[in-house]
Amino acid sequence: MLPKINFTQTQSYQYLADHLVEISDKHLRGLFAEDAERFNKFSVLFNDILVDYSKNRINETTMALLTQLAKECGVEGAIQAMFNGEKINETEDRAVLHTALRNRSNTPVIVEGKDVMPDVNAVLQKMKTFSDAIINGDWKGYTGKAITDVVNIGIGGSDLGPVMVTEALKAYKNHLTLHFVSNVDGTHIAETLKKVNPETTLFLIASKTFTTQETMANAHSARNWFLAAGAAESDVAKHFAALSTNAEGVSKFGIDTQNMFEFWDWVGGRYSLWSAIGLPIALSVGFENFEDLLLGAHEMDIHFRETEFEQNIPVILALLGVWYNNFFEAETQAILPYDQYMHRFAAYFQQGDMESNGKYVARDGDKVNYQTGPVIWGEPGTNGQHAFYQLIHQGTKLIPCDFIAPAKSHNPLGEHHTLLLSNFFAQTEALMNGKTEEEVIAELKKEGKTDDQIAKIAPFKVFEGNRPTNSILVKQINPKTLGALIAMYEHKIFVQGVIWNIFSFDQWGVELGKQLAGKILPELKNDDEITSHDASTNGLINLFKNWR
Ligand SMILES: O=P(O)(O)OC[C@H]1O[C@@H](O)[C@@H](O)[C@@H](O)[C@@H]1O
Repeated sequence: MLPKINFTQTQSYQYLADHLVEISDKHLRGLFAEDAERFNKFSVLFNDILVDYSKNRINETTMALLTQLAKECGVEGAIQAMFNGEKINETEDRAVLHTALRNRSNTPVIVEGKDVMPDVNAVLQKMKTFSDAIINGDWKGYTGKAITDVVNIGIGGSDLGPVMVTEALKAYKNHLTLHFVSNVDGTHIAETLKKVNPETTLFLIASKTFTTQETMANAHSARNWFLAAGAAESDVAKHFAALSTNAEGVSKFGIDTQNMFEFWDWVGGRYSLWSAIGLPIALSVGFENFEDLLLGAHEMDIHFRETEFEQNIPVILALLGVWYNNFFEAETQAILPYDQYMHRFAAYFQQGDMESNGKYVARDGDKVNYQTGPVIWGEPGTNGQHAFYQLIHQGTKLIPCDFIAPAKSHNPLGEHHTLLLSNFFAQTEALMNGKTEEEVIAELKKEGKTDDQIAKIAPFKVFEGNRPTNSILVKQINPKTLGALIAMYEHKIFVQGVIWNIFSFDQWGVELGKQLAGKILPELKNDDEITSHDASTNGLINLFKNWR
């Protein structure tokens, strides 16, 4: 059980509220000038990942108070409760054990009196055997040909993780071509099927519940397409596998449970890439690389579980997020990877973070009286620089940003990586320092501008700076470091949920739309005029019926 504490009632919260006044007056430039040790004090090196959080609007007092806040909110106990398999997902009465899926130490993890590790390891072994056979061509399709293409059909947590990781690890890819179909818009499956050959395609139907409307619709269309191409019902077993917790649903669909890769209700959808849901990753980069991904995450788990808060990366990142969200009233948080392969990383954590912490009901059932999860967004640098960074630099909103970059590129082409990294370093420096009016004037003078011209243009060229960033420098994006980075953000989200006193592992907020779509669906199946909704919904449905 997690504690039910309103963090705004804690002593440290009151101290932080007072301390905010003091920090608000300080500029990051001054904080750096004051303290030559600032970088050393406010950065943590973990294996091949350096997290530099010194360019934040904090000093030692801030961090001490934030750490105290985490303690007062029971974060220490919550961490142990999660790892120990307590049912901390209370509204669904479930344990939360994605950490068991990557428990490479193989120590027992007990859920309801039973060690889950033998089952976890058995599925991993099955994934290894299967992915090896597909990759080396031993597994043959219905006409005796090896598999060349894999189509993963899933949505949300059964799509975003494998998409993000297979993209991020493209440098490790083998000959198989991976496709991902998620949207119920028929365009998604139709366009994908145009690219593949039924004789050499493997479909993975990925759904924890095996009831998700989009996934079932796409899976049925894929199956119909496969049979229409001349394959027999008995050939389905060679071309369809299921990644699910629902054996009954899987066999009802017509997939042999031999071809089912199981996971369990204690794996949340958005935390499931470590489970059988990760099969497309193993297929794309090989099982050994998948194991390295698990290992990287496991090492971060150990760091998170065992390190004191002052040096604990996920805890530090979570506390900084709380600092901006609840004291500076920042509404969003940007994730900006300077790595083209990581182009889906922010999208992945939109689900990870926003589905976990986008909640206004506290753990005691009451409405919260403070802000919870931020809006997560981001695009890779340097593209974002030419699109939305204007607002980050000179807009009226405070946007804390995580900058992530690898020191080594997988494509060391000419000067590209040096150019990329010069931008990575320059951006956080610019956001921190800004540019003063004096600097702008001096620059314009140097350009030979007249006093009149300078007076006119100078205000627009001033940058306040003092905009907070974290810099996450990674030696190289490889399976291990990527695993660690993902686990780092997962735990950050968890810590924030504990502090905000919400349940981070349910997602009731996605249900209402699903229910209403289910109600409207039959109304769209005829041409009758609709009057059962509000005027807007009626009007829209009736025009749609007219136009279709
Ligand atoms: O994996 P399935 O069960 O198809 O769910 C797919 C997704 O559905 C959504 O409605 C959410 O609940 C997500 O958390 C989940 O990842």
